[in-house]
Parts: sequence; C-alpha cells; structure tokens
Amino acid sequence: MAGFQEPPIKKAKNDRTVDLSANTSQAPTQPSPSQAANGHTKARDGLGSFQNLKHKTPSKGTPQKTKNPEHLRNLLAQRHALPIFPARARLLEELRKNNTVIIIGETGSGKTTQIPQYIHEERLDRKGGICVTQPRRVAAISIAKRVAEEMDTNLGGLVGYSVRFEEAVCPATKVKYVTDGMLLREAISDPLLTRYSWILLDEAHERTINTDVLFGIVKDAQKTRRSLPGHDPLRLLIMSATMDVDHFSQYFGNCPVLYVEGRQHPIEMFYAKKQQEDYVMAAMTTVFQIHREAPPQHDILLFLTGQEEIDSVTTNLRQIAKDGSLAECPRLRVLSLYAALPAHQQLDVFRATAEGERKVIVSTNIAETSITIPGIRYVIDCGRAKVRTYHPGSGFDALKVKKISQAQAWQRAGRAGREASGSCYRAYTRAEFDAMNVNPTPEILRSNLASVMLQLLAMGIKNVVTFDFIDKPSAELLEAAIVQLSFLDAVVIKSDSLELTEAGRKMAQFPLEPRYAKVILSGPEHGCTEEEQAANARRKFTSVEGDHITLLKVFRAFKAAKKNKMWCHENFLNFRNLLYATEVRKQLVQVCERCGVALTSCQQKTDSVRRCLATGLFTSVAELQLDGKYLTLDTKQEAALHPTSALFGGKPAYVLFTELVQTGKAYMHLNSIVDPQWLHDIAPEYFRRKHVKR
Ligand SMILES: Nc1ncnc2c1ncn2[C@@H]1O[C@H](COP(=O)(O)OP(=O)(O)OP(=O)(O)O)[C@@H](O)[C@H]1O
Repeated sequence: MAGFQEPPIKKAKNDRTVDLSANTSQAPTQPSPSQAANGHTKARDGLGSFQNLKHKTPSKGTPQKTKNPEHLRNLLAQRHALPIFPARARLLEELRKNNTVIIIGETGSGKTTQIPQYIHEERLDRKGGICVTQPRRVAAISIAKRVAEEMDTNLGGLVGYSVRFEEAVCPATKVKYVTDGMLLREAISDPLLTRYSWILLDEAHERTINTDVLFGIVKDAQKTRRSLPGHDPLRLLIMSATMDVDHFSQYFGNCPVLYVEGRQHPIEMFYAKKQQEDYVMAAMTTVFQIHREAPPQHDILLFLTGQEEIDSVTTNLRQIAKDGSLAECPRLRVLSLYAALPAHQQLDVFRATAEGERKVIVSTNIAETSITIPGIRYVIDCGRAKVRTYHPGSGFDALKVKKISQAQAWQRAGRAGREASGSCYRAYTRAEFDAMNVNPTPEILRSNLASVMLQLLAMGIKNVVTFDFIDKPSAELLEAAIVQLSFLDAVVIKSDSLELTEAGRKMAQFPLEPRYAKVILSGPEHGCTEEEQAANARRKFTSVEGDHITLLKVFRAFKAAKKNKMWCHENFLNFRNLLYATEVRKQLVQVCERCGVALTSCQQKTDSVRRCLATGLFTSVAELQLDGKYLTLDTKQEAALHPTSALFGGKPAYVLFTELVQTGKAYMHLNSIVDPQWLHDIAPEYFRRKHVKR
C-alpha cells in the first residue's frame, strides 16, 4: 500500500444518550460465574425454561464443566476489566425501570457477552429466559461458547445457541444466542414469545431483513403481553455500537438510550494516503508489510468482498508466503471465512495459532460484527462489500461490490483491540471514509420479501402491507412477494388481505425459501420426497459445485458408501459437508413428518426429481433463443449458464435455474433441463401467457 496516515478519530456521542459510565465507582460485587450457575440450577424447571429442542448435551440439570479455578479467576478478571463492568449497577437499575432500552457501547465494551450474564446473575430471568439475537450463525455459536466458558457451564446447558439446522440447548437453558432468523421462526409457533422475559436484539445497526421484521414482532408481542392478564412483561434491549438512535428511539416509543462509554484497548487507525486503484493488491501488500514487522501470534484479519476474491487471495498469500525473503518471518496460516463454508470450517478461524505461527483470516463481512477472534491484532479493511439487491421488475438478484457504510467500517475496526491494543488499516483515504454513508441501507428495502411475508402470515398477521415496519419496504417489493406466493399456491388474495392456503401453512414450517419448501411438498406427487430433501440439503452449503441431479448422485453414492470418510477423500468430496447434508436432510424429514408429507422415492427415475423441482421453481426458467442466448421466461432477461454448471457448453431448449445472479453479466446457477410439457402441466395459465411451446 502506498502508505497510511493517522488522523485523529473520535466518534461523536449522541446528545440524547445517558452516559452510564459516569458515577461508576461503586461497582457491585458480583457472584462468581460458577456461583451464578449453581444458584440458577435450582430454578431450572421454572416457568422460564426453554422448550425442549434437540439436545446436544445431556438434558438433565445444568451441566457443569470440570472447574479449573485459575482459568476461571482469569476469566473473571477479564470480565471485570471490560468497560461495561463499572456501569453494571446503573445499567441494571435502568433495565429494571424501563421495558425497552437502546444500548450503545463501543465495540468490545462487553454488551453481547456481559449484559445477559448481569441479568441472569440478578435473577431477573426467573420468569423467562434471555434470548440474544445475532445476524450471523458464526457469531451466535462462538459467543455462546465464550459465555458458557465465562459462566463455567457446558455449552447447551445454562447457555446455549440455536442456528438453522444446528442447536445446543436443553430445558435448563437460560441464556440463548440465536440467529435473528431462528427467533423469527420461533415466533410462528409462539407469536408472544412467551418463553422469554428478555429479548436482546444485537447489532441493530446492521438492519438485516430478519432483525427489521423482529423489531415489529417483539414490539407487538410486548404490547399484547402487557394487555393480556397472566403474561409477564417482555423486556427489550436494542444494542449496537453505532446506530441511528433517534429513529430507533422514536420507533420504540421514545425509549431511553443508554451509552456505555469507553473501550478497553486502543485501536490505532491508519488511512491510505491516496486513493487505491487496486484495493486487493493494496490489501495484500499490507498483509506482508505487517507480516515482516509484527511479532508471531499477532494475527491479521483482512476484509474483502466475496468468495471468489477471497479464494484467489488466499491462494496468492500462501504462494507468496513460501518466498525465500520471508524465511525469517513466522509461519503463515492462511484461512478463508465466508458464508458458504460449512460451520465447522468457519469455526476453524477461532483456533489459536501454534508457537512461531501467524494466522491471516481473509473474510467477507461475515466477521464484521460481534465476534472476537483470539489473536487478531490487525484489521485490514478494503472498504467494500458484496451487496445483494433484488430487482422485483426483472426478478433477479444483483450482486454488486459496493462501498460499505461508516458504521460497518467502525465494526470492522472493532475486531482488533479486543484482547489487547490493535491497529486498523483502511485501504481508503480519510476523505473516502467521510464520503461513505453513515449507516447501511436496510436489507428489507432491497430484498425479495416472499419468505418474510409467508412467515408473517403464518404468525397470523393478515395485512402484511400495514405491518409496523421500522422502515416500510416499497409497494413494488411487497407486490412482487404477494405475486410469488400466489404463484406457489401459498396464499389466496382476498379483497383486502391475504390468506394462507394449507400448502402455504406447511411451507412456512420449513426453514427454507418458500419455493424450495414447495418443491419438497410436491415430492409425494412425483414419488421423490427423499431425493428433494437430498438436493435441498446439499444446496444449503454449496452454490456452484454442480447441478441438481449431479448432487443427488453424489449424495446417494455417499450413503451407499456408508458415509465413509476415505471414500470421500478418494472421490474428491468433502466428507464433513456431506455429513452436514445428511443432518440437514434428517431435519427436513422431521418437518415433513410433522406436516404429514409422505416419504417416497423415485429411485432411478430422476426426471421425476426435475419435474418436482419445476413445481417450486417454475418462474425460474430460461428459454434458448435462435441466436444461442437464453432469455428468462418470467422477465425476458438475458442470462448465461454459469461456467461451473454441468450444462455449460450444451444448449438445452429450456433450463431451470436455482439462482440468477448479476455480477456483470446475469448468470444462471445450479441448473437442470426441463421439458416444456411439464411447465404447462404445473402452471398452465402462466406458461400460456409466456407463449411456451409444448
Ligand atoms: N472468544 C473470546 N475470546 C477471548 N476474549 C473474548 C471472547 N469473546 C469475548 N471476549 C472478550 O470480551 C470482550 C467483550 O466482547 P463482547 O462481544 O461482549 O463486546 P460487544 O460490546 O458486544 O462488542 P461488539 O459490538 O463488537 O459486538 C471482547 O472485547 C474480548 O475482550
């Protein structure tokens, strides 16, 4: 990189905030984590216990870890050194007084890990558990692990987590970290969220679609619980390091805003002296500058935009690390981190480095918020992220690299300086930073809303259009979702409301997009429920490895090989990914059983599988034109087969695609050949209007 300058940075504090750090000399004497856990064990079967979900740990009582007193003392000292600790008493006082509060505190001040523990230690969770949402699964899992350690309890006991297709909870779980999507799902069966006394919506500034919908759900649940006799109050905490405080406070009935001052470890900020033409090159150069100078075990976190870029940079970094001129430097362990990696691989980044080693983690914005990665002292921020925007008119998702917001830049910087002082290198100038948007655009204003709308309907919210959104999506987006759901026969449109059909009700039970749920529900009709689950299971963790039937064959072969690790190795298949697919499939089978969907298999008749896929994805079909190009039937958009597709190079007349993504050109991902006659059978009116020949 051309060089960095170091301007003074100090975030302005909002005028309306209450500074909790004032008057903090009277820090309370806390019970030790183990005392707190023990004390709580007695109350484990009280009203506040969670529903009995899948157990990863023994469900009897609150399992205790083998104690290591010194380690515990050390953890307790770390907790006491956090900026939030001196504010504990005042914070709790405010929480007792107010049913809803907004908490703003610097990254690393201790909001996510400490506040739930304070609530628990004071036994304010006697009547219901504490649920903390996170936008991402890797955060939910890793924070739950840390908090379980601090509370000296096994993960899945007093402290647990629940993310899609994976959870570690038991009836005694009191502090539960969940993805926002999971809490939304829970609200379908329990709209008043009765098993919780406390809901903490963390990283509110990120404005993920699920968190935005949760704002409305929890606000309504709180109001209804207040008005119904026999319900305990629902306490809400909205947390972040940076957010549009006035907007949020207004939405939540002018609730108070509490400000936790200070950070534990300083972060030195560096900006590029001049604008960088090639941010990837600039970032890589910075990695090696740091690598040459920093002591081993001072690790580096590099933020880039997407999987392909990250894969290419990790390959390059590994290559360059072999260079003779770096022989004196620590060994370099280069790791990738992005959403498409399976959970176990994502969690690899948390493993400490060996002696004489340095790890470099090259990540998307998946590592931007909440997490503490041990060892990270340096953050390099490219200032960009890949942003998905749905275009209702053309029906495709555009995936574009865009500048991040200032709030995101602060979050990225906040991943350094968590265990000790750190540095953040911004591959952009101070002027470029100043020109960034203050906050990111809420996802709900730029996403396909079909899934969310189905969930709201399943919760009994009849008029989705008048739902109390903090920021209302456009009429065009809402309309597009209604059209998609009615094509899937999930809803019927009545004069002023939407009504869920029986099929729609079932679709809402699946932790999948409505169109994939529809595919599974059509399984029995085509005698292939089992195959659909396999294909869907595989789809969860890979986007570009092949097409539906190829994946199905892989999955069947894996089962036939008795899930053998060596077999996977010999066939260049990822064993753990296939195991994960098996697990996902098992869970989808459970949902099918709950919904009364018969399990059938079409064996070798794989055209039934493709036909079944078309029942859910029939609006995602492209037709070959005379000039050899494809046009989507739905919106007449030009699209190409992605080079990774098994169909690439061939010219089938009709192609069903799973995803249409515009990166420069619009590419169809994960494709299957379909017969136009099937399309007419599935949705005659739709395809007649599209002039599809039989
Ligand atoms: N897995 C971990 N290993 C080591 N230290 C940790 C771990 N998790 C948390 N910590 C320590 O606890 C501190 C507080 O973390 P916490 O996630 O509660 O902060 P936060 O205020 O919620 O930050 P953010 O806004 O970035 O989410 C961290 O800065 C770090 O010192």
